[in-house]
Amino acid sequence: MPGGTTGDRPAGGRIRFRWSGPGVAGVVLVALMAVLAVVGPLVWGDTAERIDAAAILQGTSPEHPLGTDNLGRDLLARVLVAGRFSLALALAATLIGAVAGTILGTLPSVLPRRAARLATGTVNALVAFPGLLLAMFTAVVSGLGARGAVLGIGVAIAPGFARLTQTLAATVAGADYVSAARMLGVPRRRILARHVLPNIAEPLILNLAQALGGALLGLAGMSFLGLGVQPPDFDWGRLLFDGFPRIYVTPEVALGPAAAVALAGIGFNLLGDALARAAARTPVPREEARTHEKETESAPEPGAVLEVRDLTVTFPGGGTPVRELSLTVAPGEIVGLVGESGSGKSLTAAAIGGLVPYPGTVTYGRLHLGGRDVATLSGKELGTALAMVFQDPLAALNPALKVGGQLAEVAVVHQAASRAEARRRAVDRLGHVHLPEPAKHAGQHPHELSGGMRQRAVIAMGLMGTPRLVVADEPTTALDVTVQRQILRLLREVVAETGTALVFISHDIAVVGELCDRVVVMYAGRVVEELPADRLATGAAHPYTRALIASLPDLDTDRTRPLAGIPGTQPSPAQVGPGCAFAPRCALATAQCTAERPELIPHGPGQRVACWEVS
Ligand SMILES: Nc1ncnc2c1ncn2[C@@H]1O[C@H](COP(=O)(O)OP(=O)(O)OP(=O)(O)O)[C@@H](O)[C@H]1O
Repeated sequence: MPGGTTGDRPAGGRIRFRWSGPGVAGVVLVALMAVLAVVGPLVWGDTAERIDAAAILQGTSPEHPLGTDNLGRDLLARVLVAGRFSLALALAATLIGAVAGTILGTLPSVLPRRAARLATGTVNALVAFPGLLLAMFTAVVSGLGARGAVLGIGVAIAPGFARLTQTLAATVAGADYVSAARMLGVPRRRILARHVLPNIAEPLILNLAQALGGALLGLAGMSFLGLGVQPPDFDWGRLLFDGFPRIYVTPEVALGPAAAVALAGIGFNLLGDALARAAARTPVPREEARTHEKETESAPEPGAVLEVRDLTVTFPGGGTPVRELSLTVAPGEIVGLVGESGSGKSLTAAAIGGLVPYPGTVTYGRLHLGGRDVATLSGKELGTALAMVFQDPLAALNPALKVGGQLAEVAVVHQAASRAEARRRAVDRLGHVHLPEPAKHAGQHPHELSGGMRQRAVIAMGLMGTPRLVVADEPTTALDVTVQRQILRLLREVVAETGTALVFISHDIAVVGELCDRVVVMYAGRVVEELPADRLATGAAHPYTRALIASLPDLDTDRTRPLAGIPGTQPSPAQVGPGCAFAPRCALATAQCTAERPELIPHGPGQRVACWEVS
C-alpha cells in the first residue's frame, strides 16, 4: 500500500513491521547504535584513552575532527566509545522503570478494594509529579554516579508504565472471558497472570523502545547536570558536561556528544512509534483496505446486480479464508450462501461491502455492483446501492440513539433530506417492515425493542436508500423460530416489492432452500456447488451438499438419537492442502481427490459442481 501506516497485525497475533519512511529511519538509527555499542570500544577504545600533552583542549583539526579534552584525548573516539556505556545505562534504567511500573500498575487489580484505591492514588500522584525532579531526587538520595542516575531515571519512567499497565489491565478486565473467569471463582492473582498480563504484554513491550529513547535523554541530562556518570567513566552526557564550558570557543566539542544523544533518542522514538502503530488493532477504512484487482478475462455479465470473479481474502499468517470465489446475482434474485461455520461466508459478504478488517488483503478479478467496479464507487454511492444486515441487530444499532434518529441519519447523509423529511421517511420504512406502531418505536432506543423488532429496524435502515443488493449475514440466527419465520417472510416481501437482489448467508441449508432461488455451497473458502434451490432435495451432486442435506432432521428422524453429522472437521484456512478440501471427510474420496483440486464445472441446468466423482 503506498504511504499509509507503518505496520500491521496479522491474525496470528504476530506483529509484522511494514516499512515506511520514519520506521526505516528508526530501524537504521537503532541498528547503527547497536553496532556502535558492540564495536565502538573495541575499535576506538585505545584512542579514546590516549593522553597527549601536546594536544590539550584543541578544536577541530584533521587528526581530531571533534577536538580534544583537557588531557589531549580525541573527542570523536570518546563519543564513539561512550555509545556502549550510554546505551547500557539507558537499558538498565528502562528495565527498572518497566518492571517497577508494571508491578505498580497491576496492584489495583490484585489488591483488596481499599488497598487497590491506595495503589491507584499513588500511581496518579507519581504521574502528576515532574519526572526529572523525581529522577534528580532519587539520584541525589541514592548517591551521585551512574548507579544513582540509572535508579533515578528508572523511578521517573515507572509511573508512565504503571499508568499504561493500569489502563490496559482495566480494558482487559472488562472482557467477557475475564468476567467468565470471575464468575467461576478464579482467584484475582490467577486471573491477572492467566488472562490479563498475557493480553497486555505486547503494548508494554512495545512501549520499551520509546522509553529507552527517553531514558537515554534523561541519563544524558543527569550527567550533564553533574548528577550522573563521574570521571574516569564517561557517557555521552558526561562528554557534553565536560565540553559545555568551551561551547563559545570550540562548539564542536559539545556538538559531537549532543548529536549522538539526539540521534539515538530520535531513533528509539521512531522505532517505538512504528512498532506501536504496527500493533494498533484499528480496522482499515474502506479506502485504505489493501484491495487489488487481478486481471480477468471473461466479459462482464450484462444486467447482473453483483458480479464477483476470483475473490480471494487473505490474512497474513492466518491463511486464505476465501479462495477464488465467483458469484453472480441477477436483479430480484435471492441467492443463498451456505456452509459450515468458518467456510468464509461472512468474509465474502465483508469483501463485497469493503469491510474486510485490517490487515486482510482482498484481491479480485472483478467486483462489480450494478455494473460498476466497487472500488470506483464513493462511500455514499456504495451506501445507497448496498444494504448489509448482520446477525446481531443490537450491535448494528447505536444504543445511545433513538431508532428513528438512526434511520433518519441515513436519509440526511445519503439523500440530503431535511430532518423532518428524513424522520417521516424513517417512520414510513419502519411501517414498511411491519414494525407495529412505527412512530412510537422510532422514538425508542434499541434496547426497548425486542430482537425481532430490532432486526426489522436494521432491515428498514437498509431500505432507507434504494439498495440494488441486500446482503444479509445470518440475519435470523439470533432470533427465536417464530420470529425467524417472520423475518424471512419480510425479506422475501422486500425483494418482491423493491426488486432488490438478496444474498442470504446462513449455515442452515433448510432455511436457504426454502427462501432462496439459487444456492451456493461453500467449503473451506471455495464454492463446491451451485444449484437452483428447487433441485436441492433431489439434484444436489457434491458429497458435501448431500451430507449437509442428510444431516437435517425430518419427520421420520428418530429424535432420541443424536443428529446425523458430517464426520471430521473443516480444515482451517491455513491448513487447506492441494486437493479437494473436503476429501478427508468424504466417503467417496480417491487418491486424485487428495492430490488435485477439482474445478467447478457445469452439471445440469443452472448447476455447477467441483468434484472428481461427479461427472
Ligand atoms: N479478521 C480475521 N482475521 C483472520 N482470520 C479471520 C478473520 N475473520 C475471519 N477469519 C477466518 O476466516 C475463516 C472464515 O471466516 P468467516 O467468518 O467468513 O466464516 P463463516 O463461514 O461466516 O462462519 P460463521 O458462520 O461462523 O460466521 C475462519 O477460519 C476465520 O477464522
